[in-house]
Formats: sequence, structure tokens, C-alpha cells
Amino acid sequence: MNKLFLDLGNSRIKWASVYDDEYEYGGAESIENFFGDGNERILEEIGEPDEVYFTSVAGEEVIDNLKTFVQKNWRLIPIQMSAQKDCCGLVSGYTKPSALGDDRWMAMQGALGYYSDPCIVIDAGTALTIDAILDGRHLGGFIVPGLKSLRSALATDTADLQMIDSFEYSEEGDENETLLAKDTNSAILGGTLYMTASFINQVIHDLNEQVGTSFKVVLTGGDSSRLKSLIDCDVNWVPDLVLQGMVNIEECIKN
Ligand SMILES: Nc1ncnc2c1ncn2[C@@H]1O[C@H](COP(=O)(O)OP(=O)(O)OP(=O)(O)O)[C@@H](O)[C@H]1O
Ligand SMILES: CC(C)(CO)[C@@H](O)C(=O)NCCC(=O)O
Ligand SMILES: [K+]
Repeated sequence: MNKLFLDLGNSRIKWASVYDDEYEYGGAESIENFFGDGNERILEEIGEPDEVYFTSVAGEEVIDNLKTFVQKNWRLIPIQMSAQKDCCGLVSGYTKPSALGDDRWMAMQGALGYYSDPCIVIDAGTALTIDAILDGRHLGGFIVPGLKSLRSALATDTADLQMIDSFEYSEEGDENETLLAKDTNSAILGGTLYMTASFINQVIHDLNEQVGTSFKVVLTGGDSSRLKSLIDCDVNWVPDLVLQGMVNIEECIKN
């Protein structure tokens, strides 16, 4: 039995397979490339699934594309997984549980595969989210712009600042080494990174203080690799946390 799990984000799709109970993270691809021409390589890598599960924070159009894609390539109907009120050892903290981002719910379910409690889950994706779990309850969380959104806001709202591609720029590798920058790109990259890390550290600090415990911290998302060394405590870095959460739920429901 080959089960395919898909995580549809706002910028990228990530996938993993469970083949005879063996979990394997597949990779990530931009949404355009995934559905675009020349995706034979991705299809080949994925293989032929028997069942397809997906979760999504992308729009209806992307979900429709996925359904068509799965039907066309494998003659299957994918099963959507979403945030619940109370499921697999976790109770939602949202006043309206269905309004919580499905990726946030899945990431928390993924974190519960590592720690029974209490833990803080950080997803540094297109948006950056922080959620906390204590005694099997989601305490709630925060949503702020991700690094790319912060940088693009500056570029949009000023005359002289341009959008910089952090991936090209990171070759310089100096944004963590000096605190203050001496050129525009470093000032933006370093500043937004430092701002985001300070926010994360403050939330962790305040939660620990308020609850009187030391929360475990689990980190995921496209920007997590650049943030992890700036977090003041030990961090469990799990790039495929959302997918792991989906697999945990599927196993929990099956059993
Ligand atoms: N090719 C890439 N490789 C790694 N990181 C990337 C890449 N492209 C963008 N990023 C960074 O990752 C962030 C987006 O994270 P991620 O890919 O996890 O988002 P996403 O797929 O939209 O997920 P979500 O919508 O769930 O947040 C952006 O802020 C950007 O800086
Ligand atoms: C916050 C994002 C964009 C993070 O990917 C996603 O989880 C989402 O669209 N959430 C819905 C709103 C909410 O979680 O309150
Ligand atoms: K997002």
C-alpha cells in the first residue's frame, strides 16, 4: 500500500509517501512547477499511489487543480484533511475551530508525535505562525508576515527599496555574523530576520514565564533554516512537520 500525502501551501507544495508503513519525505516544489509542463520528473519521483491525502491553505483554484491532477494521473479522488475541534489528542483553542489554518493544525499534530506536551510550534512559511499546546489543548497563536512578505512590503511601500531574493543573496552568508548592516540589501535581510527572531524569542520567553514551564520548541517552514540559529533555546527542526502531522492523524484515525 502506497499512500501519498500532499501539503498545499501558499507558495509551494510538499509531499511525502508512506509505503508499507515506511515514511519518506519527498520534497517541495512551487505550485506552478508542480502543475506545469515538465512535471514528469515529479510524477516519476512520487510513483503510483493507492491513496492520496491532502491539506491546503491555498485557494479553491489550486485545490481544483490538484483534484484534476490526481484524477488524471492516478484515477483517484484525493481525501482532504482539515483542522478539527477535538481529534487525536488535541483540542483546538480557536473559538471557531474550522477557521484555524489546516497547516497549523497539522503542524501541531506533527509536534505531538515528538512531545506529549507542552510545546510551541513555529511555521516560518509565507506567513509565520506560532501556536502553543498545553495539556492536549491548543492555547491559541499568532500570525505575522513571513520574511518574504516583510521584504516585499518594504519594496512596495518605498520608492528606493527593491525586492531582494533572499536565496540568491544568502550566498554572502554574513547576515548572521554582524548585527548592523552597511549596505541596503543586508540592512533589509538582516533587519527582517532579526525582527522575526526577536518576536519568536519574546513569545517563547513570555509563555514559559506565564505558564511556569519550559515549552519544547518545534520549527518548520521555508524560512526555518535561516531562523533556527537565532532562537535562544533548543529547537527541534522538522522541515516536513505538516506532512508528519497528516500521517499521525491518518494513523490515529485508522487505529
Ligand atoms: N525555493 C525555496 N526554498 C526554500 N525556501 C523558500 C523557497 N522559496 C521561498 N522560500 C522561503 O520560504 C518561505 C515560504 O515558506 P514555505 O515554502 O514553507 O511556504 P508555503 O509553501 O507557502 O507554506 P505555507 O503557505 O504553509 O506557509 C518564504 O518566505 C521564502 O523566503
Ligand atoms: C496563517 C496561514 C496563512 C499560514 O499558512 C494559514 O494557516 C491560514 O490561512 N490560516 C487561516 C486563518 C487562521 O489560522 O486563523
Ligand atoms: K502560507
